[in-house]
Amino acid sequence: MSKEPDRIFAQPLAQVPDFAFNEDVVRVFPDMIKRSVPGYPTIVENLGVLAAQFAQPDSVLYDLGCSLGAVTQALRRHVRSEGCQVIAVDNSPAMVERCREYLNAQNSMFQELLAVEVIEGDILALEFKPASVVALNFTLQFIAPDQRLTLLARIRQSLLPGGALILSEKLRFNDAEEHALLTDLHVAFKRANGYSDLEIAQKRSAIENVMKPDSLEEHRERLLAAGFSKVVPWFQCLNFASLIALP
Ligand SMILES: Nc1ncnc2c1ncn2[C@@H]1O[C@H](C[S@+](CC[C@H]([NH3+])C(=O)[O-])CC(=O)[O-])[C@@H](O)[C@H]1O
Ligand SMILES: O=C(O)C(=O)Cc1ccccc1
Repeated sequence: MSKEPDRIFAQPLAQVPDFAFNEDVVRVFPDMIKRSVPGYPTIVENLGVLAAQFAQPDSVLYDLGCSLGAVTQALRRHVRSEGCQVIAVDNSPAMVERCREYLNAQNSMFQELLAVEVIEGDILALEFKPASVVALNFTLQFIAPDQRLTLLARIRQSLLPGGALILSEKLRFNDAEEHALLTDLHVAFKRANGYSDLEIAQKRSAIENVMKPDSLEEHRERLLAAGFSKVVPWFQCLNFASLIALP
């Protein structure tokens, strides 16, 4: 993994452009996500452990919005069911190119890894195969809000009995005091990880038009509307959470 530190927003910018998953972001992404998302390493590692409980033989495991394939790597390390295949999808060409390199490196380091296919494409246009595990690890928040229910309903339709969707997201809170407290604590987390106030402010304005978090209540209601029968939060660190949704 690239060890390059994230300095993307370190210098004052006359105008902060909308955040994009381009080559510059790809180069620093492992550092950026670890220093920006509280609990990220714990979520990724345990997502593999959880997935192993839901994986069904001869089925597909999807990693939607795979970025550099951190979740795919965890799935390949933990899932032991026969005949499973991971399909990792991302619409950023720069992410997909680097993701393929990292997965090739994983192939040469471990034996008996699950087969993997990396697709460069839009998850909204994907023809889903019967799946036992679908991971949306911090991806749904980048999908246009009016497309989210349709996507979740299509995922629900593709899920096999005994399978699960694992959905991780940044959260918004309906209670203003709770929202302000957890937002402040997230800023403190970023500061403790070496980001300056300027970096924090410029990143905030870069993501505000492209990343639209929902509340836990909105997630639960939409998942039920999409046909899921049960929604179980399994992790929360500050304003970042991960849910298990059962078909
Ligand atoms: N419509 C779309 N179709 C496909 N990919 C998309 C789409 N929209 C956004 N993406 C992709 O979703 C990813 C979101 S990052 C996921 C982290 C990863 N899951 C991880 O566990 O490391 C989250 C973050 O950076 O906060 C990016 O790679 C986008 O290109
Ligand atoms: O940095 C933030 O404030 C976030 O909310 C998380 C994030 C992480 C990586 C890319 C975009 C957003």
